[in-house]
Amino acid sequence: MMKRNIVLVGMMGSGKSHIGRKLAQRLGWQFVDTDRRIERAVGMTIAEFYASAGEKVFREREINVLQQVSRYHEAVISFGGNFPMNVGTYRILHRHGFIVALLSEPFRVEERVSRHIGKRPTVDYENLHDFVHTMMKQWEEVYPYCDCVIDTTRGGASQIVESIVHKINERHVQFIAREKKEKDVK
Ligand SMILES: Nc1ncnc2c1ncn2[C@@H]1O[C@H](COP(=O)(O)OP(=O)(O)OP(=O)(O)O)[C@@H](O)[C@H]1O
Ligand SMILES: O=C(O)C1=C[C@@H](O)[C@@H](O)[C@H](O)C1
Ligand SMILES: [Mg+2]
Repeated sequence: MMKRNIVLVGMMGSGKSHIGRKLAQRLGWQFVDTDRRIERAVGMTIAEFYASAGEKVFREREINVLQQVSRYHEAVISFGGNFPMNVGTYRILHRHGFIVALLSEPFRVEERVSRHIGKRPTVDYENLHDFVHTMMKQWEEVYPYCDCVIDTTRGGASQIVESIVHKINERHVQFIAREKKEKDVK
């Protein structure tokens, strides 16, 4: 299987940003976090942008970033926790990306998401337990379309990174190299 990049999807708090950054370091690749890219583009946090622009515009921005980065070579791309994984977006991601879904048990998601109350605009922090269980159910429909699913409940980041590298090697996934440019655009 020949691909260009590795894409991390999954529920909020599953560790896409945290693990994605470390995976990129491990591989010597560029790291793209769609949330951070949107924040830089709009000059405000995801929560502020979501509150001021609304869900529709926010999702349009995410699709826009998807179209920008889905063709990147040797990149680890971490998507937002509510990224609309539908047939259309899946097709774009799957064309060039090895799609890794991260998941964690509810208690771990609740613990992580509670670390930064207010950061995630759609999280119901008052009913976090129910919110997380609903989110988990929604993501269950996506996993069959992913190339692999990694449980990030336990184990340090480096162990999780190595388990992703192992999956890639055992599937004999090869990645098209990026032409080294003078200055990489992040
Ligand atoms: N394996 C891990 N070990 C320790 N801390 C972790 C681990 N994974 C994630 N975290 C921590 O949990 C919090 C949430 O992780 P992270 O931001 O990576 O989640 P995410 O999946 O990117 O969430 P979102 O979808 O909202 O962007 C962060 O504070 C992060 O540092
Ligand atoms: O609350 C939400 O829906 C979101 C929270 C952010 O952390 C992002 O993960 C995501 O883009 C959307
Ligand atoms: Mg993230």
